[in-house]
Amino acid sequence: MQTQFSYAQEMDQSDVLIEYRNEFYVSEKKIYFDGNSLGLLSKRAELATGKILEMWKEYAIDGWTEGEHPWFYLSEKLGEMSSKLIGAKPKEVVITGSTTTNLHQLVASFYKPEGNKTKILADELNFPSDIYALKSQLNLRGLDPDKHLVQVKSKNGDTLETEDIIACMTDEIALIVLPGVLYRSGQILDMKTLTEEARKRNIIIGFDLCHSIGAIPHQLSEWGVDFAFWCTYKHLNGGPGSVGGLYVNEKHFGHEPGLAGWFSSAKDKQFDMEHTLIPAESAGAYQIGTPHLLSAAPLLGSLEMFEEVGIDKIREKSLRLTDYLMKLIDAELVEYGFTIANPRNDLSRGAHIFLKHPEAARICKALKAEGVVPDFRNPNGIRLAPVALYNTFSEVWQVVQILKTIMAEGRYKKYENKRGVIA
Ligand SMILES: Cc1ncc(COP(=O)(O)O)c(C=O)c1O
Ligand SMILES: Nc1ccccc1C(=O)C[C@H](N)C(=O)O
Repeated sequence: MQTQFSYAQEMDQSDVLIEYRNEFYVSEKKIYFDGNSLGLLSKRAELATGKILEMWKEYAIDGWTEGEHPWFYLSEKLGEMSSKLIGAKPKEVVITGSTTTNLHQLVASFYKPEGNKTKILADELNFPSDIYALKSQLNLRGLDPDKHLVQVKSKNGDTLETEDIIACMTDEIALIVLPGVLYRSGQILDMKTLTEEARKRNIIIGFDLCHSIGAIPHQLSEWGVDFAFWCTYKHLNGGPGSVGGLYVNEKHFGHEPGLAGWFSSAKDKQFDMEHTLIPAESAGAYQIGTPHLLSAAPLLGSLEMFEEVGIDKIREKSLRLTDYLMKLIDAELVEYGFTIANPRNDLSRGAHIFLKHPEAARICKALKAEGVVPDFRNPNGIRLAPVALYNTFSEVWQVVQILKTIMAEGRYKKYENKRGVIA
């Protein structure tokens, strides 16, 4: 194992994405390893936001149909720009809503309990918001979540086994909602196999791609995934609260969404103002009301970079970054009681490393004080996300050295081992 700094520097010199670091507002005083929670601002995103504001200034109401990026079509355009990231057809994707509201929309649309087939299958490791949404959807239908929500159990508390998920796909399951990449351990679920198995059993399946879009490649159309939803403020760098996204397989086009609104309309019919909805023949039908243009604007700039680079190059560098990070942790930090709790192999490792340690909360505080931005996940997890578009191998090396010093000198001990408000 090469533990010298010069090795990291060599890797940076041969990094084909190094130029993209300059596209972002990277603070030279900090090492930002939290792009899987909130991605950094890019100059192109800033510029694109300015352009949308300029359009408002110049065109006012006519901005809906005039100018460089007519607002009436922007959600669809951004959907098209995102489609390659998930292996979908342009019409199968739209930028709208948020992760949680899109999940509500998709469950309202695709959950059709009938006879014995009434249950929703999820897992016990998913982000809480998804579980809250699923429970509330069951409550709205007068079904008891304790009976109708099945959550696949994890054997080790960090990852899920494909066979365990398949074993839960019984005749009683009507709908499956799972993450593409788990938010804590960063495990990639085998979306292809799970979709095949769900389809054999005639179960609708959808994935939460919050931690996978912009981080790993997907082939949703080819796999036959029914629907997916995600946020755009993590790996896609759309900014705090940027508009989310959803995918619906084209075989489901032409139906009314569960939660309809006038933006669900076919574009040419929308302004007929009829009281009978004619839904768009695209994922656009799952929109509800007027798009949040100012929160979608940064994506025009940031998605352009993803189109330019392509997800394969991003994934390739990301795997090298996380591999290097794990090797340095193995070499330098064994004696300090860390456990690497993410999957190690390339097929099931997402874009962040998940370290477990009983003192994780205060180790994160010490890291922040030393200029490293990780995130803490209750009760004992440290997530470290070196992002392919703007982080370097030198930063990975530095983070491990800083962590080593914090542990060797016990610097974390001056903090309380308790999470902050936003951990
Ligand atoms: C996997 C996952 N699902 C859902 C959410 C909630 O997303 P939002 O608050 O944008 O609805 C997040 C993060 O916030 C997440 O990581
Ligand atoms: N939306 C947020 C608002 C505030 C603080 C964090 C978030 C996150 O997105 C957390 C992220 N979903 C996670 O995987 O932990």
